[in-house]
Amino acid sequence: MGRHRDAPAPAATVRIGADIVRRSPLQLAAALLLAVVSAAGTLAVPLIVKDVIDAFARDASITWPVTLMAGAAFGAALASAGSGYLLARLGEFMILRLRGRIMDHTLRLPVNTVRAQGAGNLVARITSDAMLLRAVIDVGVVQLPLATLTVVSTLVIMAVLDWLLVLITIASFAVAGVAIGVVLIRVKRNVIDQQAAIGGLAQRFTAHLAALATIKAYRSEGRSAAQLGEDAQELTGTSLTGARLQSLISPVMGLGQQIALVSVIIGGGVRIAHGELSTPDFAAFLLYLLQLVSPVTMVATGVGRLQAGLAAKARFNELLALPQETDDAVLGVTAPEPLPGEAAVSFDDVAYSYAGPGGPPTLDRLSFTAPRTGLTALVGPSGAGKSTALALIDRFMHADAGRIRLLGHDVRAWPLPELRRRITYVDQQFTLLEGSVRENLQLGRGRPAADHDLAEALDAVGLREDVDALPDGLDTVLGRENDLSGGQRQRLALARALLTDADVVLLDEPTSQLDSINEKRFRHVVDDLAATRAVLVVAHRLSTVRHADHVVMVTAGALTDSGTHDDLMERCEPYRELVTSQTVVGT
Ligand SMILES: Nc1ncnc2c1ncn2[C@@H]1O[C@H](COP(=O)(O)OP(=O)(O)OP(=O)(O)O)[C@@H](O)[C@H]1O
Repeated sequence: MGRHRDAPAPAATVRIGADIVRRSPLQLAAALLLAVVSAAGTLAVPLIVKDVIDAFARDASITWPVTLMAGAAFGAALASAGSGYLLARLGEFMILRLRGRIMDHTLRLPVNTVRAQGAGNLVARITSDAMLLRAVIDVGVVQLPLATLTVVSTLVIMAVLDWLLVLITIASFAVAGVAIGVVLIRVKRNVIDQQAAIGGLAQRFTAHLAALATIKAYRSEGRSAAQLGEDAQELTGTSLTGARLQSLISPVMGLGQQIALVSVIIGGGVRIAHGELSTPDFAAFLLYLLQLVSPVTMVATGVGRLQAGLAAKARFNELLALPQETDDAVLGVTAPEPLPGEAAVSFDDVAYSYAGPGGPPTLDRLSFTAPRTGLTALVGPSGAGKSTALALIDRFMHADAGRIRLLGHDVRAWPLPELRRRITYVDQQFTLLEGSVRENLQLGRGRPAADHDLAEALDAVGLREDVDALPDGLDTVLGRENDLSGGQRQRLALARALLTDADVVLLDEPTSQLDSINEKRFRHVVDDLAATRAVLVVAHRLSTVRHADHVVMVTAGALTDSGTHDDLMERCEPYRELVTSQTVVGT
């Protein structure tokens, strides 16, 4: 079997180095070159200082060495600025690509996976984790290798000046190095904890904001704030551990430098007294020693930041490793043609558990069919699995057992985009996207619809006047300042369904969003839709059920009975009970 049609590219991982080398080799080369020039300029200065002191001693002119020294220092600063900017640019573009990739990947994950991860947690990946990863470019690609190179070259020059003093220097820094090594190992673990805590806090804050009206209605602002405060405190605890670890690096390095400085001054004094070292060489050596601290500290802190970036990278890789929605259709198989004479939707012994195969069943060998045209109402007690059945048709999840067919073919045999083109799904919340009314109406359409088609659809659901009254009409952006009522949202979602050419409309009816006028309109629109295609509605209203051509009653995930409303009233006791107990509401 070939690779699945909509399956993700295999081994999707973040590859920072390869990404930059492949995409921006020239910029990377320029950044590296400028960094090397800057390091060389910085390294040259003490040697030139030596020449200046020599010139003084010989009473020669210092104009040339001073000019050279100024040129080297200035050139080094300029090259360093250029290299820094180019690196920042490379980093920003790498993050741009990564953010795009993560967002695209996340949108292609199964709905349940995204729900389990949590919206806030996922948002933290493209904000906070991305910032950490950005440091890998600054530090890992150029600064760290260059700082290491600078340290090594400085030590070589220092060794040429005096090999014994270099050994003293290395020994002094080695003591500090061991201590820092221990700290750095703990830094990575801490960063992983911190990022998880940031994701958790973002997730819970997002969830509280989504439930804001309910929180206010139950006067729970204080309680929510206290809960969030606890999460924030946990994050602070982890961050403080990180701060403690990070704050050790510079002082330990400073300590190493102090030890080196004192040892070198004593050792150098002895060597000068014995005539084994000249004063200009000693001056240059001391300057190199002072210069050494900066790249050595950069190596230490750089490794720390690199560890943090690598921790973020690991979190990105975890997310990228989550499998996208897959398709069982074999590559090369074109979208099947609907089979004439077959039902629009059929369930054969379908089983599904949210806990995975073998878990407590939500659907338990459910079988029913919905004809190619007409209204099929799915009814049953709350929690019976009706919405789950709709979600399985659109393949938001996969059945654990049994077979679901759309237009005669197993839903898994349809390439996912084609399957979803054939279906219009209107969820219980009538979810609208943050975007204009026009964008919301045209969701899923290949070609933009003409204004008069949009107006016609809005007319059909009785929403035209409401939309005309919005500040920018069809172009009013919904979601923040402008929003619609529950009933208006429902009608907009229905108008959206009218504008598609789907063969099957799945409608999860809420219990009470419509007044009686709009309910009639709703029925009218559903009738219109059902005249040419299959409409499956999870029905809570008796009026919808009565109106249906076909009623399927589901109890505890299994079929109780199916037929017309009158048939079921006559022969199906649980159905009669459902209707008379007003579990199915309305007139
Ligand atoms: N995302 C989910 N994760 C775990 N369990 C879920 C999830 N969604 C629904 N369930 C469970 O599956 C069962 C069936 O839910 P479903 O929403 O399909 O019922 P329903 O018949 O549509 O109910 P209602 O008429 O109240 O809308 C319920 O027991 C519910 O708790």
